[in-house]
Amino acid sequence: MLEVTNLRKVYPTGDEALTGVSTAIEGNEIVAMIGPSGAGKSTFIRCVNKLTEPTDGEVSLNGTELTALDSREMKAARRNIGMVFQEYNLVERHTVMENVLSGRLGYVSNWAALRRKFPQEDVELAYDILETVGLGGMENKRADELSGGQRQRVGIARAVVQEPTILLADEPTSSLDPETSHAVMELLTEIAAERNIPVLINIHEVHLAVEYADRILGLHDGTLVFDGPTTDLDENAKDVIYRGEAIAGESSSNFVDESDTVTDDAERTERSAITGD
Ligand SMILES: Nc1ncnc2c1ncn2[C@@H]1O[C@H](COP(=O)(O)OP(=O)(O)OP(=O)(O)O)[C@@H](O)[C@H]1O
Repeated sequence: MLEVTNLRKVYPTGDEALTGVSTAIEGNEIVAMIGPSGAGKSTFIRCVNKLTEPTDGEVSLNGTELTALDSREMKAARRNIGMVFQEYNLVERHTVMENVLSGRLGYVSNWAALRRKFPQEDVELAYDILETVGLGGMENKRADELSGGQRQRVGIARAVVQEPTILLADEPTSSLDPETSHAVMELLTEIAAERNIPVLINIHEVHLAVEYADRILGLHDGTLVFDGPTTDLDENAKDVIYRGEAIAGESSSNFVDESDTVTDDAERTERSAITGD
């Protein structure tokens, strides 16, 4: 289970990208994080796996507090977090197999990693996963010979070969055409069910979120304003997420009360006084 408590991020520029977000993700649910451009969706995912250092708050994965780990411990913990990126992040001149096996780098010794030597069972696992993502037989193709959809499948295979306990996908369909976007969302859904892991997907196409997600997290200006089942994402909820205001008089139990999640300034000042930060 991923547990996020009062996650806050202020960039050195002074931009407060997350104001204190709390949520939990577990089981094999597909959770879509939606919100307008600049709402903090990417920052949230990057703070969860500490590609970006959070300013405040806690992130725990299966009981391990990631926010308390040093960089060496975090490197080991990252094996549990599969990442799928918008721009795939493949090594273009490497083969499909080399790209997928790079997902196992965290499991082999530095010596083996340097020489890209992987145990036979890792290679077999990679073959199996390539079949699952529909790329069986393409292991020797170079990444730069693939279509966008195929590249994203390699990106997903690389994340899955890690045998993660959660998948995080940051705008995985943004660079893809509509048909391929559906195929990628279907694939992520199948992986969650087959491997029994949750998947958190940042996505700006609301119709894809509605079609594939079990649950929606709605961010507005760095604040989590909606957390509920996809079936509850009505026009009013969309207004709150995208415009920051509800239709007059309307409310919902899924609207998140800011006072529950945001550490207020007084409390923060008090804590700083105690910790000396
Ligand atoms: N490296 C950075 N340095 C300073 N400010 C940043 C940085 N990255 C993001 N921001 C700011 O933080 C806020 C949230 O950005 P973020 O990229 O997380 O939003 P987003 O919801 O993912 O947007 P989009 O849908 O456009 O990708 C924005 O105001 C953005 O300008």
